[in-house]
Amino acid sequence: MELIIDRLSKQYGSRIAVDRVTLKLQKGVYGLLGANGAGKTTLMRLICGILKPTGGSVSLDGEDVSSEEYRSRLGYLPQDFGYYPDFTGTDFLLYMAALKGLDRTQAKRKAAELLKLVALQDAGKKKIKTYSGGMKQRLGIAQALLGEPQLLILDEPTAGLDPKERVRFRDLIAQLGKDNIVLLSTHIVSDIEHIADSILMMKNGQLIFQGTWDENSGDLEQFYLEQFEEGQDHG
Ligand SMILES: Nc1ncnc2c1ncn2[C@@H]1O[C@H](COP(=O)(O)OP(=O)(O)OP(=O)(O)O)[C@@H](O)[C@H]1O
Repeated sequence: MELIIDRLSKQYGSRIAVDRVTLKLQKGVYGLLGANGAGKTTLMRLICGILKPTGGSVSLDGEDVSSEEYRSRLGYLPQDFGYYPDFTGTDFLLYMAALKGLDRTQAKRKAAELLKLVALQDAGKKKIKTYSGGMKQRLGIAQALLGEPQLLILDEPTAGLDPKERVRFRDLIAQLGKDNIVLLSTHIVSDIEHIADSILMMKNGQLIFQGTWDENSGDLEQFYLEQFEEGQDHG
């Protein structure tokens, strides 16, 4: 399985949000780091086919991002997830499953399974408006997993998770990364340095580092800070 991103660009007026990003991703967990405004969300939206690029292309095993096949293999957790406060967690997952085209019986089984996976089985019948931030985030992760996506795009998935939830999340991502491509963004180094097999770093729309990071590579936080020392990104 291979996701190929080729000279992908997105321009808003005179601002280049994503600037000729070229990447090849195989199975594994990729941590996308960058300051606010670096272009992480724009890049992820391009990979999800929500935004049309100004230039370049995205394909998964030769299927273009605009194809039905590509969409059916994709799971996405957006940064600002629009929840339905009066829905219960279960209803929400059933609704999202219907949008993804799962049949009702399949959806019911899958919803229960996913609620358990993100430790929300006891909250499935409660309305989302009663959920904590971390619970909402876990529900967001569950909906991204509907339909068993092989390409999982998670925009700041650890936002709002408490330390215990982070550990659980880390285990879940490690598990998913064994058979799938998982790309997750954050601006916090500690969120990903122990989860990601590979680090991607963005600055001003460009990819400024890609590769593995281990104990021998030095301090990732230090390296990250150095990259942003000569002037911040404009938000
Ligand atoms: N719809 C838009 N119209 C104009 N400019 C935009 C639009 N969306 C993003 N931008 C600009 O593109 C750049 C990249 O934004 P993007 O949201 O991708 O960054 P980010 O790394 O995800 O930051 P954050 O962590 O704050 O979400 C920013 O300068 C932003 O102002």
